Order: sequence, then structure tokens, then C-alpha cells
Amino acid sequence: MTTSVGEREPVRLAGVGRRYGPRGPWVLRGVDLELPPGRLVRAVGPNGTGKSTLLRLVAGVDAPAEGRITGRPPRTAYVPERFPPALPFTAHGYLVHLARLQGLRTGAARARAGEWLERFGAGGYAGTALAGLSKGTAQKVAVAQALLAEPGLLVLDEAWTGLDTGARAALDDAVRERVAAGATVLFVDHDPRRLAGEAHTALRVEAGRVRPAPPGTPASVPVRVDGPGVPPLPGGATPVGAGTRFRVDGAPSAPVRVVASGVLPLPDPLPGGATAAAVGGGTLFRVDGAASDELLRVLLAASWHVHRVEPEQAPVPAAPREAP
Ligand SMILES: Nc1ncnc2c1ncn2[C@@H]1O[C@H](COP(=O)(O)OP(=O)(O)OP(=O)(O)O)[C@@H](O)[C@H]1O
Repeated sequence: MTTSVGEREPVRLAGVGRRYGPRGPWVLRGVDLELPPGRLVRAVGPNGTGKSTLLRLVAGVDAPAEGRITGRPPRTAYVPERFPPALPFTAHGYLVHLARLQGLRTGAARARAGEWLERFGAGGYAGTALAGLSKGTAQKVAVAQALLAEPGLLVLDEAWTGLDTGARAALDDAVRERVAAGATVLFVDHDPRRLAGEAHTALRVEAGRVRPAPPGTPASVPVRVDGPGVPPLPGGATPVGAGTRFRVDGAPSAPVRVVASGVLPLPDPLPGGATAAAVGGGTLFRVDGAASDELLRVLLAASWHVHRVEPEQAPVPAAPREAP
């Protein structure tokens, strides 16, 4: 059940604002965000500050009062904070109906609906009317509907609330599968231990703004190094604390390349006059070694995900001409 969603653009929010009613206070304003594929993003913030509003906007079930949201993939799924009132379906019938609406053929829709009910431990309620389900089982159906069609963007608003332990673990696994398949997953959950240490980025929603959450936010992994091994780092940099931050002793002077990706805007200009260019799945920064520490600090502060830090390679020499 883990089809890759393939290469696609990030979901982009540009100057997004939302208020309820033409004279209502702005709940969110001036929100600029990029949510790239393959990222697990957590939104945090005090009650009533606009987390659900942000999630509804990203999911496309609500529209901004100003600004634009682009790049939403065709298969976007959303689990609202509150499941809609019971409709005249059985649990299985409802999921089949939604899967058909999402483009699955009847046979595949039936199979997928059954599989997801089983995964969440609700297979025994497939034939029960939605109106007859307990709150917990109804929540399993709410979560299953979002996973039926392997969405490229999955938005979860307190989706774990009401689930039993087994179903919560099944949802954790389903989220990991979607992220591994290249989907973007944006979630809110009141439990700070939810997917702790796995979220690539934490966003703080407060006072109408969306900012990177401060380092130490439980779900935040400000910088994570991917790959089987980290190459020798410029200036003898050493990983600190399970490979999440770097300390550089002495100022290296050799040029350095940093490959990173992130959702929040970076300062312009970048430290040391670093240049940035898009590469597959991220951004390639080139910076003088003396400024690489500062560039990493800036990336860290903006919750960017650093994939590689390496010395700039010498230009590849031209291939020698063959003797005539
Ligand atoms: N449909 C609506 N009509 C009017 N005001 C709304 C509507 N939805 C949300 N609001 C208001 O917008 C603000 C942000 O609400 P929102 O639900 O997005 O916050 P939240 O951070 O998700 O809250 P919580 O953590 O309590 O779920 C609140 O003041 C809320 O009353």
C-alpha cells in the first residue's frame, strides 16, 4: 500500500491570510511556506491560535482571504478535528464510496476499504452503520478514508484523538509510509510525544504568524543528516548530539557545498554571500568555508533539513583529447 507519489512541486503558501468575516480579526496573515514532498511537518501553538485554520487552508477545504496556495497534489486527504455527522452508509460502504470518488475502481475500492478497516482494528464493524459506531471506531473510519487513495498530501488535525493504542500505532506507521513514498504530511497533535523526533520541521502558529518552532520543540528535528555516512566535514567539524548539529573548530577557508531542503524562507542575502540553486529534492548552497558555520546556523534556525555538507570539489578536468 505504498505507491510512490513521484517527483512534484512543493505545496507553496504565498502571503496567505485568513479571517472569518470581512471585518473579523486576522487569524493568520502573511504566511509564506513551502511544504516539499517527503516531509513530515508538525504544527504547534497555543489553543485557538490558528493551527486548524492553517491545516484547512493547506488541505484545500478552506480558501485564504488573501494570498495564494499552489502545488497541492491531485490526491490530497484531510482528517478534520471533528468527523462529519453520520451519513446513511455502513463503515465499509462509506469508505468504498469515498474511494470511488477518489478514482479507484469498485473492486480496488472494496479491497482497499477492507484493508484499512483491518489495519485500524475495525474490520469487525465493516457492516455497521456509521450512526451506530462508537466514537473511537468512527475515528478509525475518519482516518481510513484519508489513506484509501495514497494521498500526496495528507493533513491530520488531531487525528489520533479517540483511537485506541493499536490504531494510534497503525496511524503512526501509515504516516511513515506516506512520507517514505514521497508524500507531504502536515499534522497537529496535542501529545508532544506523537512521532517525536521524526518530524522534519515544526511550525509554530501564534499571533497570526507561522514561524519555525524553537529548537527543543519535541517534534522538531532542526537539522538531520541523511545517508549512510557523513563525509569528512570542513574545518574538522564534528557531529554533536546524535548527528543533529555541528561544531566547527577553527575557521575553514575551503569552499563548502551544503545540500538542504526546508519549508521556511531564508534571509536574503545569505551569510558569506552563499549562493543557492535548486537540485533534485533540495537546494545546493555554495559558501566560503569561513561562513559555512553561519550558513548552517541560519538553516538550523529556519528548521531546514541538511542532507549533505562537503568540501567543494575541484572542477572536473576536461577529458583528454584522443591522439589523432
Ligand atoms: N469557522 C469559523 N468562524 C469564525 N471563527 C473561527 C472559525 N474557525 C476558527 N475560528 C476562530 O479562529 C481562531 C483560530 O481557530 P483554530 O481552530 O484555527 O485554532 P487552533 O489553534 O486550531 O485551536 P485549538 O488548538 O483549540 O484546536 C479562533 O479564534 C477561532 O475562534
